Amino acid sequence: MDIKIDVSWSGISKEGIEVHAKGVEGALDKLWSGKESMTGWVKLPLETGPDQLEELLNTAMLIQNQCEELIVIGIGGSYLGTRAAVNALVGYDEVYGTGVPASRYPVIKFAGNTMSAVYLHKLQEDIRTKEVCLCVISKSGTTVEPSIAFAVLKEALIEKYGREKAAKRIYAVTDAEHGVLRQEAEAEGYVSFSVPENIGGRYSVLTPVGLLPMAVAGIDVKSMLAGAEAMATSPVWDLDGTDYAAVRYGLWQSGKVLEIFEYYEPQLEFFTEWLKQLFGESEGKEGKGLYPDSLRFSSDLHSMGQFLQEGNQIFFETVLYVEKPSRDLQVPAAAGDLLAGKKLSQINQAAMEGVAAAHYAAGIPLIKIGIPEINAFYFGQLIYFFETTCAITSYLMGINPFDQPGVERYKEEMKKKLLEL
Ligand SMILES: O=P(O)(O)OC[C@H]1O[C@](O)(CO)[C@@H](O)[C@@H]1O
Repeated sequence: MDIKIDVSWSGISKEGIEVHAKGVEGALDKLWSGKESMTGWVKLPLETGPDQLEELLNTAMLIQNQCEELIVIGIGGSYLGTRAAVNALVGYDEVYGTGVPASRYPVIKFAGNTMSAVYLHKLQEDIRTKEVCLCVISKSGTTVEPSIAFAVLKEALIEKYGREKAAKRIYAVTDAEHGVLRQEAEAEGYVSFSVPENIGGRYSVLTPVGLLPMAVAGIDVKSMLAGAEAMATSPVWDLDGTDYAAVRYGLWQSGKVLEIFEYYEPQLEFFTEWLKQLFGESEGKEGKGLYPDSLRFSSDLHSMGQFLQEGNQIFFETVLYVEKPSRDLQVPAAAGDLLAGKKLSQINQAAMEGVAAAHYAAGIPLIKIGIPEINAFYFGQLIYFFETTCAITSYLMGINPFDQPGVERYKEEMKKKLLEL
């Protein structure tokens, strides 16, 4: 079974979708041609061999035996995929993919995505009081936020263990040849992995960038890659899969400027953060693109529900719903006649259908993406599905989905300010 895509409430007709069929086909051909730069992610799930995986899994096991906490240092594409997977998959099953009890896996914490001294102080304290390893991830090796966090936490690690032993607790994922992090990894003898040159940060989650820390957390990365491979080769691309890309493009052409990803399971919270970077950095260029945002239901229904129903309709909604949640619960009698005895999954489903019906009646375009279950396999499918969709829509918009020239602007200004300090 694959994830399901339902565009029947999108307001774009079959004919409206058909108009873009040639463009979509051309985009898919371009992606699979192997000739476009930065498209290494397209065949990645099919090309990741058992040897590569074995090395990664062995390292993950080494880290599991070394520490009770792994601090993953990175920002943007170098951390959001792992955070999304950890948030979605860790802690919801008795045992993970390997059948090993959950308590055996190190806790994963994240650093290098803010410049909060308060937070770094807490992590320094963790290093002083617990067995900790660091996994520093930066393709360029020069990004300011992770560079600061790495310097601070490495110092704490060296203070505790001494330089030589600290180096055995530091793992690096960076460019194969370039950058200061690669140089340092070689000089200090960190165990390290490479980010393939032809894969950019936001498309790198299924490389060691995501797979190494996920494997440490006990996530079944083989199953995740299998899910991505199943999606890469799925007939869904001949059926409804590409419809979503065409519909997004059609809605953008009709004047919509905002796509809101909505979810009813908090496990998907960081997945939508990952989606925001994927779509925002890929499409937001040349005055074009759909601004990606996310809402968590039910919470946000009670804060943003009014705007959605009756406010300025500059947006459309993409609902991510889970058919079979990891756990369920029967509502006790004390909740009253309307709710008592019903399962939370049923009530959540009723909320999802009720909200969709009310919004559809108000003329809001709505797309539904059904996820059979939240597990590593479907997580892999989702990653691959959205990466491909994003690339197709970007091509339809006439945008290169694989660069991010605009991000450099603020970095230059910030550098000027830093020189003044
Ligand atoms: O892995 P790096 O080079 O530290 O970059 C992290 C992130 O920063 C960006 O370059 C934007 O600043 C993203 O594209 C990337 O995912």
